[in-house]
Amino acid sequence: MSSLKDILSQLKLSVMNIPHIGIVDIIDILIVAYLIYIVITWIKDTRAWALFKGLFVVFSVAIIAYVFHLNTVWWILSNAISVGIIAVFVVFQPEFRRALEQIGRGNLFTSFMIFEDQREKDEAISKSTIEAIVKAVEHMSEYKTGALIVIEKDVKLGDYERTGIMIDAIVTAQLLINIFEHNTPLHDGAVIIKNNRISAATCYLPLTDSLEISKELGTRHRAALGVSEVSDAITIVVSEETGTISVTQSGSLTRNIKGEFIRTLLTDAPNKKAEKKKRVLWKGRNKHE
Ligand SMILES: Nc1ncnc2c1ncn2[C@@H]1O[C@H](COP(=O)(O)OP(=O)(O)OP(=O)(O)O)[C@@H](O)[C@H]1O
Repeated sequence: MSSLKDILSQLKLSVMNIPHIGIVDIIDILIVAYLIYIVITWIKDTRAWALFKGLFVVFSVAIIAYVFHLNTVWWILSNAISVGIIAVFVVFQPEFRRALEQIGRGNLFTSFMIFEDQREKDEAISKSTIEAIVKAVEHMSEYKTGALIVIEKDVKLGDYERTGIMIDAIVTAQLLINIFEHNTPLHDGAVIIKNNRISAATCYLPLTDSLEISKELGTRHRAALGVSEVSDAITIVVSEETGTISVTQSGSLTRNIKGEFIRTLLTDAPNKKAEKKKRVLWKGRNKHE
């Protein structure tokens, strides 16, 4: 109770002592706000987003612990945060380096502005996208065309998209088949599908270092398993050697599957935002009943 009183009296004091705000201060605040906005939108497209949300929770708990004098919690969190900040710079060193390089080339702000308009809402995988993927995968399996297709869900794959060539096209079976056609410029690497569009091709994915994966499987399957370990994406692989279809999700690989398996898997895999939207609609319906 006394803490609340302290806060209120401090608030009163700070309200009474508001310094004069000039035009320079307003410009200063606007620049900082804009920079924070850019950094947050940039982080949203990288794998650092989940970590950023985790940090936000830790900071919030630390502030609550500080305000309400929860000394032990505050001591643990304040120490963890100081070590954690150094750890963040070590773990995300490649992302920071890339951002600095982009600033150096003057790309960060311009690319941010260009792509802002194109940013789409997170959507569930549509029926036509599922059918196009199934058709293409079955065809490539029959003709033993090697393929690697990653379907993004809630964890953003911007880091991996940037390693490839941007496409941004509607998902059709013909386009997927064409991309993976031997001896064409786009056939190497992975295709990333997000928001029902083929966003990029020739993407380089992280390879798993799991020892459990069969020795007869090469880097295409290792890359599929690797991306499933660092994200919630669903990845489909067609083997060039045998034509067999496999799928990876949450760090596990399922081999020798058929098109119907992919259809069921993708139909049952709406992302969190789509689920939320569905729940809101459902609530609305209940209200009207
Ligand atoms: N890190 C990676 N990210 C994306 N694609 C990759 C990666 N590494 C390899 N590939 C793709 O996999 C192909 C090589 O496949 P490789 O023969 O080594 O794998 P595999 O698992 O045995 O598959 P297959 O049964 O089709 O031969 C490359 O040409 C490239 O297209």
